[in-house]
Amino acid sequence: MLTTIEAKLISALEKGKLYTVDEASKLSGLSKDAVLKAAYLLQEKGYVKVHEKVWKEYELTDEGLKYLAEGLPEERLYEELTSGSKGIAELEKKFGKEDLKIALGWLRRKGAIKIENGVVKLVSKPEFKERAILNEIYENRTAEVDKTLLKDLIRRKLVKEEEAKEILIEVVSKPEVELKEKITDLTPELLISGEWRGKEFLEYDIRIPAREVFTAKIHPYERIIRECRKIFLEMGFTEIKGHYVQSAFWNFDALFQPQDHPAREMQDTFYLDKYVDIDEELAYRVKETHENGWITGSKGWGGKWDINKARQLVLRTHTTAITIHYLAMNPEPPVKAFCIDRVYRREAIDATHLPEFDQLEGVVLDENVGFKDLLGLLKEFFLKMGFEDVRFRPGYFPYTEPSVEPEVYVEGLGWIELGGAGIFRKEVTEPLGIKGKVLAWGLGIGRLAMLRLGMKDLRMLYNPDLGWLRNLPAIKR
Ligand SMILES: N[C@@H](Cc1ccccc1)C(=O)O
Repeated sequence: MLTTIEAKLISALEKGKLYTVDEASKLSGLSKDAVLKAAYLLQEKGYVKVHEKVWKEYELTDEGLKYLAEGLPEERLYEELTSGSKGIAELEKKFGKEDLKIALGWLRRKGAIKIENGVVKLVSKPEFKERAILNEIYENRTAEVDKTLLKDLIRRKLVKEEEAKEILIEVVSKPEVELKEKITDLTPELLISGEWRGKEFLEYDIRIPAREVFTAKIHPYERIIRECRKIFLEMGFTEIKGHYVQSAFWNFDALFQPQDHPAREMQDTFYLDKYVDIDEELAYRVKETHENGWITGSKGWGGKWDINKARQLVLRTHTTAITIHYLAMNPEPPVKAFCIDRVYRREAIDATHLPEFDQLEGVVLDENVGFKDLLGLLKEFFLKMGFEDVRFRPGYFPYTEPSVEPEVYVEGLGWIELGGAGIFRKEVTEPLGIKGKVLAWGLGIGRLAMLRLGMKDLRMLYNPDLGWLRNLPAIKR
């Protein structure tokens, strides 16, 4: 028994002839998708053969188009030399370094020139067939051209090779029995007229090839950021925001980061050529704490604390600058706040480092919280993000004691470090008037995204690679 679309298709086509999907669609009145579906169904039943024709097509790249219009560099150089030998320096001015290099290379390969003492001289007239080939391809994507020259043009990235595919449908036998139809779509008309009664309905066949449909969706990185945000909101945290530009005071000094700390150096931090005023009372307390511990009971770092260093603006190197400022403005417990945002460091760009990245920062200020609460909280967060194995290694940050580096276990990769955490030292909380204990952490979201999306290179996040983006599942793996 045939479905409606099968019946329509097979009765519209002649036996033994090849039809494109387009032609079959026109003849049968079916959509192209329906034609494909019907053709494969009919093939299963032995009435149709679906042929897949594959061939190569060629297309000029932007550079190829440019050369087609202007001539290839070697051709232009040849023209230039017909009026006499020329010096490399002079030619470089006319052609540009890159083009001249290409042109000289090809003329030499063709045995057309000699270079002596920086002077280029013609010795023979070569054949230039490349432009004619470019032109042929420009006019006909399937033109038959010289294979060796074509290979060169492809290697020179002047021509792009693409695989083209066409589906051809052939009816190999027509069913002898009268075509009985199955209903594919149950329409209101069928229901009202009652025509559906006694008819058969087509079952879905999920093996039939169909065109893929890609719907718009939110970028996977943004989805991960939103997921983190949701988890902390659900755990009762408040989201806070702050400026990208911060004083060194909030980015470093308030966090008891000594002024000669390597992270503060120009190679690591983007400094602005701008200075702001610091609240005098706060500056005094922080200065005393750095120099001698103030009234905190600490010995401080010793040496001299320079307010001018604290006044300079920086692109924040971590979102801890935002949480610490927020706590200084909201020093009474309880406080639960988090910040997901961009931070900046002077990193050389590679697969795992970018000068801009995002952190997920959080603090809990309360009277009765401790180290175990911090570990539990982070564990809970990672668990919700889909990481079941979490461990903590001892770490060091100038502003926390104890300090840990949380790690998650990823199959095939091992233990991966995801940031830092700890309890703010009294040298941080007391000068700012923060009352109680502060659990604090800062996690790199880029790393998290790499693990979740199975990326090997962080730069993928900023690469508009449609194939990759389309094929990423929209749900958590
Ligand atoms: N600011 C640290 C992370 C951290 C935050 C809070 C406490 C301890 C560590 C970093 O950027 O690596």
